[in-house]
Amino acid sequence: MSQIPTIKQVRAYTLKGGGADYHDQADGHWIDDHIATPMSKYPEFRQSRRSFGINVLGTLVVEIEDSAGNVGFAVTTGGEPAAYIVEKHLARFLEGAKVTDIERIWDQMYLSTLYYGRKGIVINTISGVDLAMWDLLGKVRGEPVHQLLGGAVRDELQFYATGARPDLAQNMGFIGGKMPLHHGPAEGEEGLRRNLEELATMRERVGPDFWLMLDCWMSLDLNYATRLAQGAQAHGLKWIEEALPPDDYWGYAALKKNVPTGMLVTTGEHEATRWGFRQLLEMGCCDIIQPDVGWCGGITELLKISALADAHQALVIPHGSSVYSYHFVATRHNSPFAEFLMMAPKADEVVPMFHPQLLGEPVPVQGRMRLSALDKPGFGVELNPACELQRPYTH
Ligand SMILES: C[C@H](O)[C@H](O)CC(=O)C(=O)O
Ligand SMILES: [Mg+2]
Repeated sequence: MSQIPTIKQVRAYTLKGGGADYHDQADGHWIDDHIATPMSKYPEFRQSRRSFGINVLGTLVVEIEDSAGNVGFAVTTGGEPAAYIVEKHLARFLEGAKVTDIERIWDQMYLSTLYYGRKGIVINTISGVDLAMWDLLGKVRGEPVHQLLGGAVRDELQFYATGARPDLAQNMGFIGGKMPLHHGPAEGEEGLRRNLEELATMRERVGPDFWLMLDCWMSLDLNYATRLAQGAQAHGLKWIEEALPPDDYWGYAALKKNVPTGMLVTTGEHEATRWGFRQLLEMGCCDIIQPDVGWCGGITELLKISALADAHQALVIPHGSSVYSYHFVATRHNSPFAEFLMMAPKADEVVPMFHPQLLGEPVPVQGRMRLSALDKPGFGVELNPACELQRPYTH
């Protein structure tokens, strides 16, 4: 057997302007147009999520170089604080280890950060390192990550689209459209009426069979979410997403009982690790969990989360996360479709989800992606040299 390379150096960089921090968009983008959030109760932060700092972090780029000169990399949300954690804390667990030591390195990163980590930016950072490890291993072996995960269970991925224009997404061949909710509880009965009107208008445009979903981005309370779900039944809402703050497991368990029969409750994009998802699953909080591969602990942790979900008869439809999600979804029976976030400012065309940071990032065509689009070593993408990397810390 040929010798397994060891890890020579870990480097962390930052980048601004869209990409893995996909909320960091210019004025006029649908993703920052009066979307309901937990901050909407403060009128001064209602119109724009950037006004309360949704884009302060930027992108973290992790690069891992091995003794044979192979370089694996990954991007996630995290920016400078995450770069600090990689360089000053996590790099020690990688350098000198074998490129195959993924499970042990994950465990050491998680256990050594428990006293300040567990969720949020620390787990985003661990996810970024983990994804870069999988990318490196794929490049060392000359195999796509989906093959390293045990192989694909389907030849083609199917996508729903998230954006302001499900009607356009329907014409582009997607299987459904998820719209942002625009008005939160602080906008009262008038806001609720408008939310339902927007849904009704979209239902009229797309006809009776196209999936329509609402993304509430943690903005509601149980009473409002229940009334929204009940009102939305007349308009064939398929699921109500992330209605409540992620820590309110009890609220989700109650909401799942309150929604009309057949309507699904989904959540989890801001949840992390097998422990967080165990709580959601055991408490019967939702029908579909939506871990973000770049935020939940990376591929290594998502494999565990997915097995747990399967045993609870819950589907795993990862949130966003571009190629990191595509390679994973291809390999799981309980991930029958995937999300595509429409990053065009008017949601009127398909652009790569992490544009402009990656080169070779595949996109759905007619709402579908052939497995052959993923048949390149690692995650099959490269960093776009036109994006200027900063390395704020070294070790
Ligand atoms: C549209 C949502 O508010 C958010 O920006 C994206 C998201 O939650 C999702 O894609 O799901
Ligand atoms: Mg969402």
